[in-house]
Amino acid sequence: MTAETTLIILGASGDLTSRLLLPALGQLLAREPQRRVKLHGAGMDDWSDDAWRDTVRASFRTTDADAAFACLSGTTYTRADITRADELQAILDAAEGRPALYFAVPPGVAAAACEALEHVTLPAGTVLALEKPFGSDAESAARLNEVVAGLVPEDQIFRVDHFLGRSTVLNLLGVRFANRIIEPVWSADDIASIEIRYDESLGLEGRAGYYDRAGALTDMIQSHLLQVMAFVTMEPPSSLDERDLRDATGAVLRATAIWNDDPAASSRRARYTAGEVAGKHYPSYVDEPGVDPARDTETLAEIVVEVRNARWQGVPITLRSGKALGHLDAEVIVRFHPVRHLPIGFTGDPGPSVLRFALGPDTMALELNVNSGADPLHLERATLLAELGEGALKAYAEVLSGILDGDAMLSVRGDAAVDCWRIVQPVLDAWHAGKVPMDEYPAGVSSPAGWPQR
Ligand SMILES: NC(=O)C1=CN([C@@H]2O[C@H](COP(=O)(O)OP(=O)(O)OC[C@H]3O[C@@H](n4cnc5c(N)ncnc54)[C@H](OP(=O)(O)O)[C@@H]3O)[C@@H](O)[C@H]2O)C=CC1
Ligand SMILES: O=C1O[C@H](COP(=O)(O)O)[C@@H](O)[C@H](O)[C@H]1O
Repeated sequence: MTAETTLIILGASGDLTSRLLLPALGQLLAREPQRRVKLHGAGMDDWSDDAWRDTVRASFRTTDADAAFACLSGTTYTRADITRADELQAILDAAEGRPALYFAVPPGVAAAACEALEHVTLPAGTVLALEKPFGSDAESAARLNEVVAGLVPEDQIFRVDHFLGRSTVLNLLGVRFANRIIEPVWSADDIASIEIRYDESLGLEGRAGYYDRAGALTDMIQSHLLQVMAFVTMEPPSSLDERDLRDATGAVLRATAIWNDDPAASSRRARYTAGEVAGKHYPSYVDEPGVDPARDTETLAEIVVEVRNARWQGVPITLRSGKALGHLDAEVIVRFHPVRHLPIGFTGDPGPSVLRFALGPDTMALELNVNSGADPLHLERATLLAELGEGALKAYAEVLSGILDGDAMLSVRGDAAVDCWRIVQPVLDAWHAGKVPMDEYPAGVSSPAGWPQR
């Protein structure tokens, strides 16, 4: 059976491939066995086809891994240095159907490989899937955009952000645009503030080689959280197709800047010291293997931005993410203004309404004030909770499904990738200039001392 697509994973022996991509492919094939996909792995390791097949089969952690594996139209492996044009050409020449090149390699290697592709003949319909971080600042991202734009059209370029494949993130669109009661209150007139938080209990987990150069701001806020923010704040698109949705995302990111243009006052950073998270001991970040203390890398970052348009002007939007915190605390929190006038006679004041979207386990909660208790005029908080469950496909399976279908709707467009760097650059500069202190927190607490607690 001829494959419709050959998925070529470059960086086949890496962490992303074994931990996320291959299990996601297994899940996708178990669910959609009619897909005709050939899988090819390429990397620096000297593996045989059989060794690669064993890795693939072991990584297909679906309920029926063998059945999912049987769906593949073939699985092969080549040892290759993907920064070399001749080695890339050989891989592409052997592909069946449409090749989809997935760069599961460090960002510098991906950029070098794209430059090598300028000297390769690409089969029609070739798809390029690039992981984050896309570039290391606005200039390098723009340069990488130019390189890839010279290779294939924009709708064949997938700048992967797996948060866009998360069901709760997609649910933001459903709740906003499919409910007549929401959109009329979705602006600065009714919303006082927005917070997007992704506090993780995981620490460095052996990823110093990448993370120590990135830090929390680049690892999470520059990419994932700004994309989530765009879904929360975009204007309603006329359709969910790739162009309309990404136009809306691009427009809102273009309107976004650091609050008051004051990066020193609108950002905080901190780094974990030794402590315990759920019974597991973590050394101080600076004592983790592979960390260079001279780099001054933060493991917790917070910035405040604003969207400068008629809908959102004046609403502070806080983006925060960190590692080795007490527990996973991942939410989009929309806080409404208080009512204009509370009729005299009510007692109790639970505060304004709040809408929360938890990013795992996925729930949505609307906190309202009600007076249904023993004292009929006493206001109390009531929460309407919806358990959303997981989407049918986990985030990376959703990403792969878009790549295999050639639907770029859930990937980051080039202009948005550059804008995300433009938004955070003033903060990076202020931190680099020492204008914002590096706070500390023992691993396991929920926030550094002196930061808002909850
Ligand atoms: N791991 C994760 O959880 C996530 C990773 N990402 C992104 O995915 C990308 C890959 O990350 P990750 O898997 O963690 O990194 P790893 O370092 O674990 O894997 C990178 C792979 O690329 C291979 N490689 C390096 N240079 C070349 C080359 N010239 N030719 C061929 N292969 C090469 C490496 O081979 P060798 O080891 O032999 O050098 C290794 O197999 C990064 O951009 C990262 O930011 C994104 C989200 C999550
Ligand atoms: O891309 C990344 O995301 C993960 C968090 O996402 P999750 O879906 O695995 O919860 C983060 O831990 C990692 O540092 C970052 O590179």
